[in-house]
Amino acid sequence: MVADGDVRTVLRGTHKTARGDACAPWGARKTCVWDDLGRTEGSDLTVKLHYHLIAQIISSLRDVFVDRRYADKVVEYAFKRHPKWGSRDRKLFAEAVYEIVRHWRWYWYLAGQPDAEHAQREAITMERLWHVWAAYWVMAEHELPFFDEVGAVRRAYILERAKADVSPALRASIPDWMEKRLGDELGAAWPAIRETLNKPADVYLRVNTLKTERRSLKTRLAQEGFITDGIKEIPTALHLRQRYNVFGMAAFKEGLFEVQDASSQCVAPFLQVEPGMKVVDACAGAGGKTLHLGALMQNKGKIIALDVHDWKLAELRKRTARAGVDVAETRVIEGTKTLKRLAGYADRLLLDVPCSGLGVLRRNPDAKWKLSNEEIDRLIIEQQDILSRYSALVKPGGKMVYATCSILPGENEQQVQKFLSTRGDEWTLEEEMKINPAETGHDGFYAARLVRKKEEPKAAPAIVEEAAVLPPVEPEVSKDDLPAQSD
Ligand SMILES: C[S@@+](CC[C@H](N)C(=O)[O-])C[C@H]1O[C@@H](n2cnc3c(N)ncnc32)[C@H](O)[C@@H]1O
Repeated sequence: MVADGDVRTVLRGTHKTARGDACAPWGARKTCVWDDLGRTEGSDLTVKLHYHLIAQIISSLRDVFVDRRYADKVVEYAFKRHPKWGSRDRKLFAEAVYEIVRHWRWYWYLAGQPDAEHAQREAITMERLWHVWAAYWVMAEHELPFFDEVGAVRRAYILERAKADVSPALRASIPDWMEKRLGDELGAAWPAIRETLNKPADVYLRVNTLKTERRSLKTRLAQEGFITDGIKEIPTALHLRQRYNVFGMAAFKEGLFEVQDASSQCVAPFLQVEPGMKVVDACAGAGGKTLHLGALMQNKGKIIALDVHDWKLAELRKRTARAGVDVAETRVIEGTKTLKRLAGYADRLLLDVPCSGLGVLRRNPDAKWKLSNEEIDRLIIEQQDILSRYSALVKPGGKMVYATCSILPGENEQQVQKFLSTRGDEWTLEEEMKINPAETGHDGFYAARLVRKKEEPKAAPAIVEEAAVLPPVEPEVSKDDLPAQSD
């Protein structure tokens, strides 16, 4: 008996080979036909395992591990290259690439290859990539197909290796340096977080409250066949029960929702914006949080979205147009002038700083193989620099949120404490939010809200004759430098 949803497959209508494997009955070496157990022949659940599909998986893995490309871009590229793939082929392809990237070190080991070589580009040959895929396929409880490239692979060998007693880092496919750093910084909390971060992420939608509300969107999506569930604690979030191509949905094109993890949806509300405020989103990127801020401000006030990359801000502009956010203006940061012009401008400042992304490894598993201790150290210096320099944008009495999608205390609370150790006379920590993926099932996030002290009321100057002849004090920022919207 096989439970519904069981991923095991058996071959049907095929020739058996001497190994007990099977190939296509028509003798074509390149295609094997598989059917889920318990499904009737010819049902729409039949999966065709085409040679070219697996060859594309191998080639895409090469792109990720040898050419160092991002896994999501590689998957996107393959989909564009094969427009005729049906949804089943796309699913099989994407699942294989992401699962192998996620568990790379483990499958590499199961394939009988030296652990020490898993991260060495020159050691990652096409032959070895086929064997890694074979290990993944066997562990997913599939029979190996009769392709020459995996002809030498023995199922029993892989299953036997899977029983070996290996280090937790190898078993969980975490690089040793990362295991040590996270273990040292998170202590007893790390093993549970490690386990959670190795699972595929669910898809969450953020309801665009400028255009609809949660109940209406849920009903609309259900009518179109997409079932969602509300998240009690997060009023804007809908959890998608199954993976769909959400970007193709009419409701998405109408700007009724954005795709945004439940944790990420907690950041903009944490900034406590109100309609009419002047807000700066200083590391706005493609604007996930800018859009949310615009909705919370009910499209009243002003948001200045900054980033060092104009191409990201171009994407933000497209998204604001779709979402109907009218209050956001983009500015690319070029030198120190952009910031100086905004000194003391903001009621609220969001610093969603560049970070290691260790809280979102479920979404970007390739970060495990691209990050390094040195890169994290460099990011920590950059984050402190942003926190210290950009805080000048907040007006006295205003607030800023420092946020990361990292779980490392060194990028989070320690950064805030370091900032306060030199700026504590001017800033106070109002609240911290730490989202632990193991406790919530959502991405790991950190946010701290700090308040800039109000200016002390100046003592009335003693009226003396000379005061009338003192020259006027030059303002640090001239009126021309002030942003247009401050008028
Ligand atoms: C975590 S991402 C922001 C994600 C974005 N807020 C969102 O919700 O979609 C960090 C962003 O900071 C930008 N960045 C990097 N260095 C920066 C700097 N010195 N000043 C401002 N932005 C910077 C990066 O280009 C990137 O888009």
